Amino acid sequence: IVGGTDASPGEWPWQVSLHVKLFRRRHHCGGSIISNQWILTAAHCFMSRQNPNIWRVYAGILKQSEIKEDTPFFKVEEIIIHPQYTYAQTGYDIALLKLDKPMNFTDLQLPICLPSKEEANMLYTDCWVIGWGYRKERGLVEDILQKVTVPLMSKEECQARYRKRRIDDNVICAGYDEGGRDACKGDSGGPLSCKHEEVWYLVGITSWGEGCARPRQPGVYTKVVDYLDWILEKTT
Ligand SMILES: COC(=O)Nc1ccc(-c2nc(CNC(=O)CCc3cc(Cl)ccc3N3C=NNN3)[nH]c2Cl)cc1
Repeated sequence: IVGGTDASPGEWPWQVSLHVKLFRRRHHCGGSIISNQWILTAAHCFMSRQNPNIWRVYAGILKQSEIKEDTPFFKVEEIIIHPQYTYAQTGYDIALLKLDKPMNFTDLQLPICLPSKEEANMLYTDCWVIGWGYRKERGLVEDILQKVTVPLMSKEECQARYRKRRIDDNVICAGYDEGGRDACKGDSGGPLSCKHEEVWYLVGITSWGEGCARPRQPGVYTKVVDYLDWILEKTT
């Protein structure tokens, strides 16, 4: 996260850290708890790593340094990648992880609400992107979870910023024309969370952008409300 601040314990209880258990155990992507057995994240996190057995889901943590050999984690029983996904810039950057057993909810690990179809065109005004990603393009994964508020923008404005690309209907863009605040490497898969009438909704999944926090290069997020049918089909 560029231009953000430290999150507090329990502020974003739906945020998880996806680790790959390979040569080096490291944070790979973010994700969001949407029920006691399902995590919603980005499809691009799993390219060349679709074996569920190498993944570890850490929930209820604020700092990466809390993760040690004996820190409990959830195993992944199944990875479901959207069938139309090819790569982030062409959309469908969404995936579901089924945990091997249901988690107990605590103050530090709770689900976030999926948006409702009736509110598909809602203009949310209190949206935050969070993650342990870099603070700048050439950076390092952060220890303490970071948060930054970003304004949503219209599809037309986003297309105007990304003239060389076709901005897919099923994405939502967010960012500042002056740059300075954005997601960055290591934040992908995590939530774009928006608060509306005291309830938090999972409006987007951090997907891609041209660099981090550059002027007129907003972040591009998978628009979760457009995948509600797919999510319900796979998780019920
Ligand atoms: C010790 O452990 C580690 O070092 N782990 C670790 C884990 C993951 C990665 C990593 N993850 C990615 C996937 N992309 C993203 O995360 C954000 C994409 C993105 C989204 C928005 Cl909305 C806006 C901008 C950008 N954007 C563009 N340019 N940069 N960011 N790339 C790399 Cl590299 C690097 C290191």
